[in-house]
Amino acid sequence: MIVKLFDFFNKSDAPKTQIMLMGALSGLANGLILAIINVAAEQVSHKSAEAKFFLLFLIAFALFIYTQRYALSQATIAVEELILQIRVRIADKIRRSELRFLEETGSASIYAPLTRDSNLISQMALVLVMTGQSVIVLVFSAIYLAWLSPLSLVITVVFIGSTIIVFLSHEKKISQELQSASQKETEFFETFGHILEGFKELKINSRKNDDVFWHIEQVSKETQEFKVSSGLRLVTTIMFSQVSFYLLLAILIFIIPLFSETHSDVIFKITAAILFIMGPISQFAGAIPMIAKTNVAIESLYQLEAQLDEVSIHQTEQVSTPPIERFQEIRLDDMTFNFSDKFGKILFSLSSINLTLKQGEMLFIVGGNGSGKSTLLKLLIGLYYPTSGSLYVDDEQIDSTNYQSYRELFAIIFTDFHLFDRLYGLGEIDESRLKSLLVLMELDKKTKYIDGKFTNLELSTGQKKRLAFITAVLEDKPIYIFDELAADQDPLFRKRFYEIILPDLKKQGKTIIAVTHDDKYFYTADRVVKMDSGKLVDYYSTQK
Ligand SMILES: Nc1ncnc2c1ncn2[C@@H]1O[C@H](COP(=O)(O)OP(=O)(O)OP(=O)(O)O)[C@@H](O)[C@H]1O
Repeated sequence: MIVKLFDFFNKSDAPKTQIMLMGALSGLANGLILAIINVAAEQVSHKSAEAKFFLLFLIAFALFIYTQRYALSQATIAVEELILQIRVRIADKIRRSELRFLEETGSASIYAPLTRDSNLISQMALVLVMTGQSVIVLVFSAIYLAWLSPLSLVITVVFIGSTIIVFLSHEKKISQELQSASQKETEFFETFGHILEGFKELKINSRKNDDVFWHIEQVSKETQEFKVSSGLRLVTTIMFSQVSFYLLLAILIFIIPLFSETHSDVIFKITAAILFIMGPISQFAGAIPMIAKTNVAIESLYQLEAQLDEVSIHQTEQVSTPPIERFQEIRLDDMTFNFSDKFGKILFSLSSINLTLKQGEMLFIVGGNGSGKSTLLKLLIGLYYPTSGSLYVDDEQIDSTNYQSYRELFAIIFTDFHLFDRLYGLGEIDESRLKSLLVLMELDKKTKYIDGKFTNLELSTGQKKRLAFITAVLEDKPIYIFDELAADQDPLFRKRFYEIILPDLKKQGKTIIAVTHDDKYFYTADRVVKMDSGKLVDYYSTQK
């Protein structure tokens, strides 16, 4: 398990050899202090302590402090650098991954490794250096013991070896339980999200509130059970190591002298040596829970990264082709798309989608709830890949080599859109245009754009949608898609939206697709199509 920590650390660009060397040197200095004290103590007992031992002690001590400080601080910097790299790498892989992957994984499973687990790993610098140091002290002490009394060394090795065996025999179970605890904790985060995101609903319904709370309590208890169980196993291994250590001392001091005459001569030195290594050993034993938890944390970060890599293997998209800026026609040719569960069972299908979108036209999409309108939009703009069928821009087929270039054609406001606090990706902002758009959308009294940021995003749902609309307009894309944008707007604005704003965009040469239920304004569209249980049909033919 410690191997995994070193393996993780090994990926750092830090001066690893120096850190290891300094760590080893600090262990060595620690050992030297042992030797000096032992020899000096002997001299004191013969009333002949020399100043040179004090000087040697000071030198070893100074070496210890310097090397220890170097190793610890550099290891801390290296570990934080590794965490930074992995966080940035994962964020980068997430932004390049697929929407389906994120929908299936869920945000809690992404947040947990990035926050909880990377915070745990942060503490590993200390563990690494201390472990390395303990090993050196142990090796040094072993050599010293062998020189003092080979028999004592053999007994010490047997005891330390048996402690390691006991630990290893528990290790697999401890790791499994810590992993289960970590998964349960992720479930806890998900459930806890219900309290925060569903606060309003829970506040007015105490039965619902109690029920959610009961669920959270259950998940917390299950998490606690795994944690307690792994914790108790760790306590057992720690206690075993402590007991075996004192047993070792007792054997060396009380039993061995009975069988070995020469042994009593060196018993004092052996005892001092054993007591000296007690520090590193108990430090190491104390670090075991940390090591075990850090290990699971590294594992879960790697797992998330592996999942993201798996997605990117299947997604052979090349993002280097320039954005498509113009088109005459976009054609969806016999496209299908399936939502499947984890067992591959199809939950919902869009089938035989044939749609030709002409440049400059205004297309309305209607259809009942769950009929597949939003799914169609995601398929159309390339957020979902078709299960079968083809997509063409004019005569060019869109495939993995130009999917990203294709997506750049669109500006879209989904029903569950995200409002960014800044106008990301727009570079230099035309402030007077932004101001006039804020006035047009009646938002100029609510928010301003100052120092590259909107001053206020605490807006009503309808106002947020209008702000999202402003952002979309500023993005100046050839195709605008609005998924039920007018749904939360007042009648006056709704009328303005269909009769003035959309026709204005059309006049500017923009192509518009709007998902809507406002049949009163269908006359403003060039064409109305309907989604019906995953199939696309002509709206007016269904009305006859
Ligand atoms: N991420 C998803 N995973 C699995 N099934 C999904 C997912 N998103 C949507 N669905 C299913 O696909 C079907 C179509 O959903 P979609 O959101 O496209 O409908 P819609 O026509 O936009 O509905 P509404 O008018 O209610 O917004 C629904 O039956 C829904 O349950």
